[in-house]
Amino acid sequence: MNPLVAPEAGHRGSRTALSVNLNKVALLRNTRHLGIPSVTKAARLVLEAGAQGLTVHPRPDERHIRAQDVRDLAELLKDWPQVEYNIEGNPFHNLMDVIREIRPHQATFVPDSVGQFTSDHGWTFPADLERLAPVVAETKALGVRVSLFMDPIPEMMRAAREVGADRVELYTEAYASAWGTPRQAAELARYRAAAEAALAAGLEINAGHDLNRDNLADFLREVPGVQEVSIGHALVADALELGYTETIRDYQRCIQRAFAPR
Ligand SMILES: CC(=O)[C@@H](O)[C@H](O)COP(=O)(O)O
Ligand SMILES: NCC(=O)COP(=O)(O)O
Repeated sequence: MNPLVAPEAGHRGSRTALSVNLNKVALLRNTRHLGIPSVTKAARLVLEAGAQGLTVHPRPDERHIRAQDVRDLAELLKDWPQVEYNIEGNPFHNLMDVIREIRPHQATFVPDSVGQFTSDHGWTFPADLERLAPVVAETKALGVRVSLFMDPIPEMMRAAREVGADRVELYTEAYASAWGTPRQAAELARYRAAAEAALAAGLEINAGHDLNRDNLADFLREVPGVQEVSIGHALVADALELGYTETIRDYQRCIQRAFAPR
């Protein structure tokens, strides 16, 4: 796939790209042998509704996204050359084989254990530096952008850049669980500081985990330079009630609201 760049996304006054994570569509599909709901049909619907990217996290246990889904989506995206394909996972488990075969636009490295319930932490430096360097270099040599899943710790950002990453994905669970509580402002300040440190280190910024229609605009308003948000769990839950088209439009309205003058 050709590297894809959204040159203006994520800077003040312009838009952040929405990448839809399809894990939970596959999770429901996998509870029967009927092929419904279809992951590729969901992909087509969210793209027709205006999503700018697709994200999948093919875990080693294939509890949701399977190897064949990753291939099917790559095939589908041949008809959508402007759409970014983001594949997440642990490069020390199954991810590198997937990246070598598919060569998506972006690989997001996540330090999950095999069988982990869901992602719950980012990489740690200097501990992870030595082992990450060769897989980052190999991935970039394949023409795939590398993003590292990171907790919002400003001191970690320079090392993320030194290891060769192009981007960091800020793990947003701590913000999401603080949203609407007295802790919200302090959490946002933490993410803002991490984003500023990432930008100063020459990194681009993605964000994700437990983002939703309530908490998204506040995050993007306060945290500078977010190029892309990947959203799955809440978005697919919303789609069960609203349908994919209305759901994607509503998330795009949240993003627009974040960048609108107050
Ligand atoms: C890296 C990240 O935050 C997401 O990929 C999240 O881990 C979703 O994975 P599950 O859908 O398996 O919970
Ligand atoms: N990288 C985060 C992601 O893809 C989706 O996370 P979630 O919205 O399912 O929590």
